[in-house]
Amino acid sequence: MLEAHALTCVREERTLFSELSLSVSPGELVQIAGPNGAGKTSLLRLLAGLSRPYEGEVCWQGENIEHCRDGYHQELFYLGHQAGIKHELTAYENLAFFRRMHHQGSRANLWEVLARVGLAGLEEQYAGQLSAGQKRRVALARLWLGGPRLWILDEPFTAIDKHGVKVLERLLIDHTDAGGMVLITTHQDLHLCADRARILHLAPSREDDA
Ligand SMILES: Nc1ncnc2c1ncn2[C@@H]1O[C@H](COP(=O)(O)OP(=O)(O)OP(=O)(O)O)[C@@H](O)[C@H]1O
Repeated sequence: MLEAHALTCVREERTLFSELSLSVSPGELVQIAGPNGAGKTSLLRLLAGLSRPYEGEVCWQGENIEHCRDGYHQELFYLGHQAGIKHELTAYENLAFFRRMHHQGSRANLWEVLARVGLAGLEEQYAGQLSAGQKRRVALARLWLGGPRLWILDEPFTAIDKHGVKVLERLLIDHTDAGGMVLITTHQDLHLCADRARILHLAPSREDDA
């Protein structure tokens, strides 16, 4: 279970949010919603342990993530705005690299995974020659490698076409059905069952001092 207790986030002397608490239990998906600049990415980065809160703490299985960073990061898949793929490698080589670095227990067939994300026929294309949506699909293919229980996904649907969105929504459902946890930001409406998805609305920040 992931829990955030009374988080305050300050950027350039501006309080983006304060006293924010949330929890994500196995089988749950929480969508962070709010207008541009409300602090969604900042919140996800705090929850992923990529930056530190001004106040408050983030706990994984009851322990502050500062004290269990390695174990926490083994259980976490974080997808940020940058696709994080290497342009000089092919789509297949990128996925093989991800597996070697982060998903060593995965026995997934990489050709099948690439086909699932709609990259059949493009496996040996250099990533630098792929379109924005195809590059995003290479990054998202990691979700099919298995392993981490907690997925923190920042705008995963960016540049993805309608069919790709449906495929990814199906995967989110399967992951939560299997007891996984998802935190996601997206400006799209998600077509998931209401009983598995919750929405947390972040209000626009105020121009006050911390
Ligand atoms: N490292 C930083 N230093 C200074 N200000 C920052 C930093 N990161 C974010 N901000 C500011 O914090 C505010 C919130 O940014 P954030 O990226 O969290 O918003 P968001 O809700 O994810 O927006 P969007 O929907 O546009 O992606 C913005 O005003 C941004 O300029």
